[in-house]
Amino acid sequence: MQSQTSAQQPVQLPAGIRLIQNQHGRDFLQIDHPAVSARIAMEGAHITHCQPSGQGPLLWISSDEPELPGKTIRGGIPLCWPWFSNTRAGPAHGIARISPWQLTAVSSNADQVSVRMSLANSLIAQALPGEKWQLDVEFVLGSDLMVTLITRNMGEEPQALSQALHSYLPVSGIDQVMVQGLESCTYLDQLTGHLQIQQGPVRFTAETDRIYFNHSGEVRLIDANKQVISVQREGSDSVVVWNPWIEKSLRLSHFASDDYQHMLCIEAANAGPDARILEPGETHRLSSRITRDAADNSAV
Ligand SMILES: O=P(O)(O)OC[C@H]1O[C@@H](O)[C@H](O)[C@@H](O)[C@@H]1O
Repeated sequence: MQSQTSAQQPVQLPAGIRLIQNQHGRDFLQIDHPAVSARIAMEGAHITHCQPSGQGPLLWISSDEPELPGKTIRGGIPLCWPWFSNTRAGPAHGIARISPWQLTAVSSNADQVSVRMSLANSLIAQALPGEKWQLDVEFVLGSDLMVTLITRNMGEEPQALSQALHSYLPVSGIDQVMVQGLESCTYLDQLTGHLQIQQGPVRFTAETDRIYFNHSGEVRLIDANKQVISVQREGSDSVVVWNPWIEKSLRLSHFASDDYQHMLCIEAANAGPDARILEPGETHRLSSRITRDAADNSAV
Protein backbone atom coordinates (compact mmCIF):
# COMPACT_ATOMS: atom_id res chain seq x y z
CA MET A 1 0.00 0.00 0.00
CA GLN A 2 1.15 3.54 -0.75
CA SER A 3 0.54 6.65 1.27
CA GLN A 4 0.69 10.12 -0.18
CA THR A 5 0.12 13.46 1.42
CA SER A 6 0.33 16.81 -0.35
CA ALA A 7 3.65 17.69 -2.02
CA GLN A 8 5.16 14.41 -0.90
CA GLN A 9 6.60 11.45 -2.72
CA PRO A 10 4.58 8.29 -2.08
CA VAL A 11 5.91 6.20 0.81
CA GLN A 12 5.52 2.46 0.51
CA LEU A 13 3.72 1.07 3.58
CA PRO A 14 4.59 -2.50 4.58
CA ALA A 15 1.83 -5.01 5.37
CA GLY A 16 -0.03 -4.22 8.58
CA ILE A 17 0.72 -0.48 8.45
CA ARG A 18 -1.82 1.98 7.14
CA LEU A 19 -2.99 5.56 7.35
CA ILE A 20 -6.30 5.98 9.14
CA GLN A 21 -8.50 8.85 10.30
CA ASN A 22 -10.25 8.94 13.64
CA GLN A 23 -13.90 9.94 13.95
CA HIS A 24 -12.88 13.63 14.15
CA GLY A 25 -10.81 13.51 10.95
CA ARG A 26 -7.35 13.43 12.53
CA ASP A 27 -4.78 11.37 10.58
CA PHE A 28 -2.72 8.57 12.15
CA LEU A 29 -0.27 5.93 11.06
CA GLN A 30 -1.70 2.71 12.46
CA ILE A 31 0.80 -0.11 13.03
CA ASP A 32 -0.46 -3.66 13.51
CA HIS A 33 2.65 -5.82 13.36
CA PRO A 34 3.24 -9.22 15.01
CA ALA A 35 5.84 -7.61 17.30
CA VAL A 36 4.02 -4.40 18.20
CA SER A 37 0.86 -2.36 17.82
CA ALA A 38 1.19 1.42 17.74
CA ARG A 39 -0.37 4.65 16.52
CA ILE A 40 1.35 7.87 15.48
CA ALA A 41 -0.56 11.09 14.80
CA MET A 42 0.66 12.74 11.60
CA GLU A 43 0.10 16.14 13.16
CA GLY A 44 2.86 16.49 15.74
CA ALA A 45 4.53 13.17 14.74
CA HIS A 46 3.00 12.29 18.07
CA ILE A 47 3.05 8.63 19.08
CA THR A 48 -0.06 8.01 21.17
CA HIS A 49 0.07 4.26 21.64
CA CYS A 50 2.79 1.59 21.65
CA GLN A 51 2.28 -1.93 22.92
CA PRO A 52 4.88 -4.58 22.22
CA SER A 53 3.38 -8.01 21.76
CA GLY A 54 2.75 -9.82 25.06
CA GLN A 55 3.42 -6.69 27.17
CA GLY A 56 1.36 -3.88 28.66
CA PRO A 57 1.31 -0.48 26.91
CA LEU A 58 4.54 1.53 27.13
CA LEU A 59 2.70 4.87 26.94
CA TRP A 60 -0.22 6.43 28.76
CA ILE A 61 -2.96 8.50 27.15
CA SER A 62 -5.82 10.21 28.95
CA SER A 63 -9.22 8.57 28.71
CA ASP A 64 -10.50 12.16 28.23
CA GLU A 65 -8.35 12.70 25.12
CA PRO A 66 -10.52 13.05 21.98
CA GLU A 67 -7.48 13.49 19.66
CA LEU A 68 -9.05 16.40 17.84
CA PRO A 69 -7.35 17.80 14.73
CA GLY A 70 -5.43 21.01 15.53
CA LYS A 71 -5.13 20.25 19.27
CA THR A 72 -2.26 18.98 21.38
CA ILE A 73 -2.71 15.44 22.69
CA ARG A 74 -2.61 14.62 26.42
CA GLY A 75 -0.54 11.47 26.50
CA GLY A 76 1.89 9.49 24.36
CA ILE A 77 5.02 11.46 23.46
CA PRO A 78 4.53 15.11 22.50
CA LEU A 79 7.67 16.40 20.76
CA CYS A 80 8.75 19.61 22.47
CA TRP A 81 10.88 21.54 19.94
CA PRO A 82 12.74 23.90 19.43
CA TRP A 83 12.03 25.12 22.89
CA PHE A 84 11.00 23.45 26.10
CA SER A 85 8.09 24.81 28.16
CA ASN A 86 7.60 28.59 27.83
CA THR A 87 11.26 29.48 27.43
CA ARG A 88 10.44 31.39 24.23
CA ALA A 89 7.44 33.41 23.09
CA GLY A 90 4.97 31.29 21.14
CA PRO A 91 3.17 28.03 21.79
CA ALA A 92 4.11 26.12 24.96
CA HIS A 93 6.77 23.49 24.17
CA GLY A 94 7.37 24.91 20.68
CA ILE A 95 5.95 24.29 17.24
CA ALA A 96 6.70 20.63 16.49
CA ARG A 97 3.80 19.09 18.38
CA ILE A 98 1.23 21.28 16.63
CA SER A 99 2.63 21.07 13.09
CA PRO A 100 1.77 18.68 10.25
CA TRP A 101 4.61 16.22 9.57
CA GLN A 102 5.36 14.15 6.50
CA LEU A 103 6.13 10.46 6.37
CA THR A 104 9.50 9.96 4.70
CA ALA A 105 10.16 6.23 5.21
CA VAL A 106 8.47 3.19 6.74
CA SER A 107 9.99 -0.28 6.86
CA SER A 108 9.58 -3.48 8.82
CA ASN A 109 11.21 -6.84 9.38
CA ALA A 110 10.16 -9.80 11.54
CA ASP A 111 11.10 -8.02 14.79
CA GLN A 112 10.44 -4.34 14.36
CA VAL A 113 8.98 -1.41 12.46
CA SER A 114 10.88 1.78 11.62
CA VAL A 115 9.15 5.03 10.81
CA ARG A 116 10.80 8.28 9.77
CA MET A 117 8.99 11.60 9.54
CA SER A 118 10.07 15.15 8.71
CA LEU A 119 8.82 18.65 9.32
CA ALA A 120 8.93 20.63 6.08
CA ASN A 121 11.71 23.23 6.06
CA SER A 122 9.31 25.79 4.57
CA LEU A 123 6.90 25.30 7.46
CA ILE A 124 9.71 25.77 9.99
CA ALA A 125 10.92 28.92 8.20
CA GLN A 126 7.40 30.34 8.30
CA ALA A 127 6.87 29.54 12.00
CA LEU A 128 10.38 30.62 13.08
CA PRO A 129 11.37 33.62 10.93
CA GLY A 130 15.13 33.98 10.56
CA GLU A 131 15.89 30.38 11.60
CA LYS A 132 16.83 27.50 9.33
CA TRP A 133 16.42 23.98 10.64
CA GLN A 134 16.05 20.46 9.35
CA LEU A 135 13.99 18.33 11.72
CA ASP A 136 13.35 14.60 11.47
CA VAL A 137 12.07 12.00 13.90
CA GLU A 138 12.68 8.26 13.86
CA PHE A 139 10.60 5.67 15.67
CA VAL A 140 11.88 2.12 16.02
CA LEU A 141 9.16 -0.07 17.46
CA GLY A 142 9.43 -3.71 18.50
CA SER A 143 9.93 -5.29 21.90
CA ASP A 144 10.65 -1.73 23.08
CA LEU A 145 10.33 1.80 21.70
CA MET A 146 13.14 4.05 20.57
CA VAL A 147 12.39 7.63 19.52
CA THR A 148 15.08 9.91 18.09
CA LEU A 149 14.61 13.58 17.26
CA ILE A 150 17.26 14.74 14.79
CA THR A 151 17.90 18.48 14.50
CA ARG A 152 20.30 20.09 12.04
CA ASN A 153 21.19 23.77 11.97
CA MET A 154 20.83 24.65 8.27
CA GLY A 155 21.57 28.32 8.83
CA GLU A 156 24.72 30.37 8.85
CA GLU A 157 24.52 31.45 12.50
CA PRO A 158 24.48 29.46 15.74
CA GLN A 159 20.89 28.64 16.78
CA ALA A 160 19.48 27.91 20.25
CA LEU A 161 17.73 24.62 20.91
CA SER A 162 15.92 23.21 23.92
CA GLN A 163 13.67 20.17 23.59
CA ALA A 164 12.11 17.12 25.18
CA LEU A 165 10.55 13.79 24.31
CA HIS A 166 7.66 14.39 26.68
CA SER A 167 6.90 10.74 27.45
CA TYR A 168 3.75 9.96 29.43
CA LEU A 169 4.31 6.60 31.15
CA PRO A 170 1.56 4.51 32.78
CA VAL A 171 1.61 3.82 36.52
CA SER A 172 -0.83 1.81 38.61
CA GLY A 173 -0.96 4.45 41.39
CA ILE A 174 1.30 7.53 41.54
CA ASP A 175 1.64 7.50 45.34
CA GLN A 176 3.04 3.96 45.21
CA VAL A 177 5.71 4.31 42.54
CA MET A 178 9.30 5.41 42.72
CA VAL A 179 11.93 6.54 40.25
CA GLN A 180 15.43 5.18 40.59
CA GLY A 181 18.60 6.46 38.96
CA LEU A 182 18.38 10.12 39.96
CA GLU A 183 19.77 9.74 43.47
CA SER A 184 22.14 12.63 44.40
CA CYS A 185 21.36 14.41 41.12
CA THR A 186 20.81 18.18 41.13
CA TYR A 187 17.48 19.40 39.83
CA LEU A 188 15.79 22.67 39.05
CA ASP A 189 12.46 22.69 40.82
CA GLN A 190 10.26 24.43 38.27
CA LEU A 191 7.63 25.12 40.94
CA THR A 192 9.97 27.20 43.14
CA GLY A 193 12.82 28.09 40.76
CA HIS A 194 15.30 26.63 43.29
CA LEU A 195 18.07 24.11 42.80
CA GLN A 196 17.79 20.98 44.95
CA ILE A 197 19.66 17.71 45.35
CA GLN A 198 17.69 14.49 45.06
CA GLN A 199 17.82 12.42 48.24
CA GLY A 200 17.15 8.74 47.53
CA PRO A 201 14.65 7.61 44.89
CA VAL A 202 11.97 10.05 43.73
CA ARG A 203 8.55 9.47 45.26
CA PHE A 204 5.36 11.43 44.66
CA THR A 205 3.11 13.09 47.22
CA ALA A 206 2.42 16.45 45.53
CA GLU A 207 2.79 18.32 42.23
CA THR A 208 6.24 17.59 40.83
CA ASP A 209 7.88 19.51 37.98
CA ARG A 210 11.65 19.11 37.88
CA ILE A 211 14.56 19.28 35.45
CA TYR A 212 17.33 16.95 36.62
CA PHE A 213 20.60 17.86 34.92
CA ASN A 214 24.21 16.75 34.48
CA HIS A 215 22.71 13.28 34.23
CA SER A 216 22.80 10.84 31.34
CA GLY A 217 22.23 7.41 32.95
CA GLU A 218 19.26 5.09 32.95
CA VAL A 219 16.13 6.12 34.87
CA ARG A 220 13.85 3.37 36.15
CA LEU A 221 10.19 3.72 37.04
CA ILE A 222 9.33 1.04 39.61
CA ASP A 223 5.64 0.38 40.03
CA ALA A 224 3.99 -1.08 43.11
CA ASN A 225 2.91 -4.02 40.98
CA LYS A 226 6.64 -4.72 40.40
CA GLN A 227 6.47 -3.65 36.77
CA VAL A 228 9.51 -1.65 35.71
CA ILE A 229 9.74 0.82 32.86
CA SER A 230 13.26 1.84 31.93
CA VAL A 231 14.14 5.09 30.13
CA GLN A 232 17.57 5.25 28.48
CA ARG A 233 18.63 8.44 26.75
CA GLU A 234 21.23 9.55 24.26
CA GLY A 235 22.19 13.14 23.48
CA SER A 236 20.48 14.16 26.71
CA ASP A 237 22.06 15.41 29.94
CA SER A 238 18.74 16.41 31.46
CA VAL A 239 15.55 14.60 32.31
CA VAL A 240 12.22 16.14 33.21
CA VAL A 241 10.02 14.45 35.81
CA TRP A 242 6.46 15.76 35.90
CA ASN A 243 3.17 14.96 37.56
CA PRO A 244 0.54 17.73 37.87
CA TRP A 245 -1.15 16.25 40.96
CA ILE A 246 -4.65 17.41 41.88
CA GLU A 247 -4.95 21.18 41.57
CA LYS A 248 -2.98 21.62 38.35
CA SER A 249 -4.89 18.69 36.83
CA LEU A 250 -8.02 20.80 36.92
CA ARG A 251 -6.38 23.38 34.62
CA LEU A 252 -5.04 20.90 32.07
CA SER A 253 -6.71 20.21 28.75
CA HIS A 254 -8.02 16.69 28.14
CA PHE A 255 -7.15 15.40 31.59
CA ALA A 256 -9.65 13.58 33.82
CA SER A 257 -9.72 14.52 37.50
CA ASP A 258 -8.05 11.29 38.62
CA ASP A 259 -5.67 10.94 35.63
CA TYR A 260 -2.74 12.25 37.70
CA GLN A 261 -2.82 8.96 39.62
CA HIS A 262 -2.14 6.90 36.54
CA MET A 263 0.66 8.74 34.68
CA LEU A 264 4.17 10.02 35.19
CA CYS A 265 6.20 11.94 32.61
CA ILE A 266 9.87 11.03 32.38
CA GLU A 267 11.21 13.15 29.54
CA ALA A 268 14.54 12.78 27.76
CA ALA A 269 15.50 16.43 27.39
CA ASN A 270 17.90 19.17 26.56
CA ALA A 271 16.30 21.60 28.98
CA GLY A 272 17.25 24.07 31.70
CA PRO A 273 21.05 24.21 31.98
CA ASP A 274 21.22 21.50 29.27
CA ALA A 275 19.75 23.75 26.53
CA ARG A 276 22.09 23.68 23.51
CA ILE A 277 23.54 26.00 20.90
CA LEU A 278 23.93 24.29 17.52
CA GLU A 279 26.64 25.63 15.26
CA PRO A 280 25.94 26.03 11.51
CA GLY A 281 25.84 22.57 9.94
CA GLU A 282 25.76 20.82 13.33
CA THR A 283 23.35 17.91 13.87
CA HIS A 284 22.06 16.88 17.29
CA ARG A 285 20.28 13.60 18.03
CA LEU A 286 18.07 13.30 21.12
CA SER A 287 16.93 9.72 21.85
CA SER A 288 14.84 7.89 24.36
CA ARG A 289 14.53 4.12 24.58
CA ILE A 290 11.53 3.01 26.64
CA THR A 291 11.56 -0.61 27.73
CA ARG A 292 9.46 -2.76 30.02
CA ASP A 293 11.87 -4.76 32.14
CA ALA A 294 11.11 -8.05 33.74
CA ALA A 295 9.79 -7.53 37.25
CA ASP A 296 12.62 -7.16 39.71
CA ASN A 297 12.72 -7.38 43.47
CA SER A 298 13.02 -3.67 44.18
CA ALA A 299 10.99 -2.65 47.18
CA VAL A 300 8.62 0.24 46.53
O1 LIG B 1 0.18 21.24 29.25
P1 LIG B 1 1.44 21.07 28.42
O2 LIG B 1 1.78 22.30 27.58
O3 LIG B 1 1.37 19.82 27.58
O4 LIG B 1 2.64 20.92 29.43
C1 LIG B 1 2.60 19.94 30.40
C2 LIG B 1 3.81 20.03 31.32
O5 LIG B 1 4.97 19.66 30.61
C3 LIG B 1 6.11 19.49 31.44
O6 LIG B 1 7.18 19.06 30.66
C4 LIG B 1 6.46 20.80 32.09
O7 LIG B 1 7.59 20.63 32.92
C5 LIG B 1 5.26 21.30 32.87
O8 LIG B 1 5.56 22.57 33.44
C6 LIG B 1 4.03 21.39 31.97
O9 LIG B 1 2.91 21.76 32.74
